[in-house]
Amino acid sequence: MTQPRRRPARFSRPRTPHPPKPKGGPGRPPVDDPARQAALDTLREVRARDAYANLLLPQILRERRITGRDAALATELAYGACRCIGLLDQVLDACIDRPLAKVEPALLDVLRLGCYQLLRTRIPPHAAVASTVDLVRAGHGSRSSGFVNAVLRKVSERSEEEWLDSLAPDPEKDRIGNLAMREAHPRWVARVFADSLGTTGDELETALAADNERPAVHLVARPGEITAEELAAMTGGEVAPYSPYGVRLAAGAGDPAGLDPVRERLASVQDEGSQLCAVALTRPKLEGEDSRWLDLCAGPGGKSALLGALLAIQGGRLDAVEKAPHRARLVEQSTQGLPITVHVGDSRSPAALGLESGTFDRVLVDAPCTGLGSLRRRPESRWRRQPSDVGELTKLQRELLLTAVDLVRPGGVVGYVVCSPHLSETIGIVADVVRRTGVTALDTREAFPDMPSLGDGPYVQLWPHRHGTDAMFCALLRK
Ligand SMILES: C[S@@+](CC[C@H](N)C(=O)[O-])C[C@H]1O[C@@H](n2cnc3c(N)ncnc32)[C@H](O)[C@@H]1O
Repeated sequence: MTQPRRRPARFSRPRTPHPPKPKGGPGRPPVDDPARQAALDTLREVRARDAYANLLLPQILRERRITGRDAALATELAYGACRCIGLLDQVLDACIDRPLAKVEPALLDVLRLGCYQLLRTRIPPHAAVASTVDLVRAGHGSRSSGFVNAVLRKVSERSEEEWLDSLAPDPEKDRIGNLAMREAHPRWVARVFADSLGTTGDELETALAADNERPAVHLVARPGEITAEELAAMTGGEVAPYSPYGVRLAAGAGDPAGLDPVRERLASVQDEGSQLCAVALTRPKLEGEDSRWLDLCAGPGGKSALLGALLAIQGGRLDAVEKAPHRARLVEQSTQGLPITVHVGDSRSPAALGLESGTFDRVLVDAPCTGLGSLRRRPESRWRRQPSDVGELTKLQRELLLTAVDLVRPGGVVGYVVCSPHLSETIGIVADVVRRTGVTALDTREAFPDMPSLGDGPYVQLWPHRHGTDAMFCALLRK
């Protein structure tokens, strides 16, 4: 069977602000298939209300008391389908004789869920189709269930590989487009990865594939309270390979918020890459004073807490600035008992916050960014971000870094961090600020001792497929 190639379908936006809810409502899922219903409700909220799947699904599972195999299935289906939305839509587009934008959004959610089961799980095709059709019949009636049945049967006529062979761009002509579709990424994101890695070869494929793996949860042991070894013993995790304070839990190890050391504030959840970037700021040697540190983008407080704990040991104080009041409150909560002053306001107007030029020994700018470095943790985010987001973010990033250079004292150190490999957000910003201000770019690799595969420097780009961390970028500059 040959299918005509169709224009790629986009991540569909809601046509109606309040799509019909399945019968039973979110609090009362059908008793016979709680896992698929939970996955479907997650897909609907992600589409219709811009919900974050990784926050919503655990809440649904808790509220409905879904545990064990059902919880595992719901997680696999919800996160898996969210990661692949663009790929699923291209396959569905080839199976439906009207544009996807004309399909009722609630039915499109069901089709995505069914299509995902057919293409990317070991669920037998007849079970995948029948269980999905049952969900529609319960919520939408028999006409809709007939439509879903017909479309999914068409999907089931080919394997994922066969669909990809038919729909993905020719790899000889467009290798990036081909890999992007095979690894379920928008093409522009695959291009960003290729530009940063400097290759469209095998490593690009590995990097994209790593975003589809379920990541391990990383904990940070609070310095001065508990060691990484003690934390690993208490949690059953493993001491992290690179961060002196890190512990890695197995992927899917359950909710870390319930662990005793986390509840007792001896540890918190923090990607090992984030830990390393915060610690990197503290590594270059300074002449003279080293007691006034500043975090210009503090919310929700992960790096402030680590820096504050280190200052509590060596003596000193951290000023932490956060623009969003609710995130500033999170900083206060996560840094209780540490020598930290939290300021609510815009870091680009430091005088209004009482922060004086040239007075800080070390300044961190952990800037807002596209987050393309943590796609593995946020299943749907790769389809939500747009290339047009980058321009506004880079303007803000440049302004924040220029402010940091102004606030640090001569001889002091600035750390610029983003969770992204996008060259415009990383070396593009740093090169521009170095040129404008005359600060010195330090060999940032020296602040990441014993880490392999850090490239030619001077800056550091971490990668999930190389280091098991988020794709954090870090540049250290001396004034
Ligand atoms: C990447 S997050 C920082 C993460 C944080 N450092 C941590 O480790 O938990 C960026 C933060 O900067 C804040 N932000 C954005 N623009 C800002 C500005 N002009 N001034 C201060 N904070 C800002 C955002 O609200 C967001 O909380």
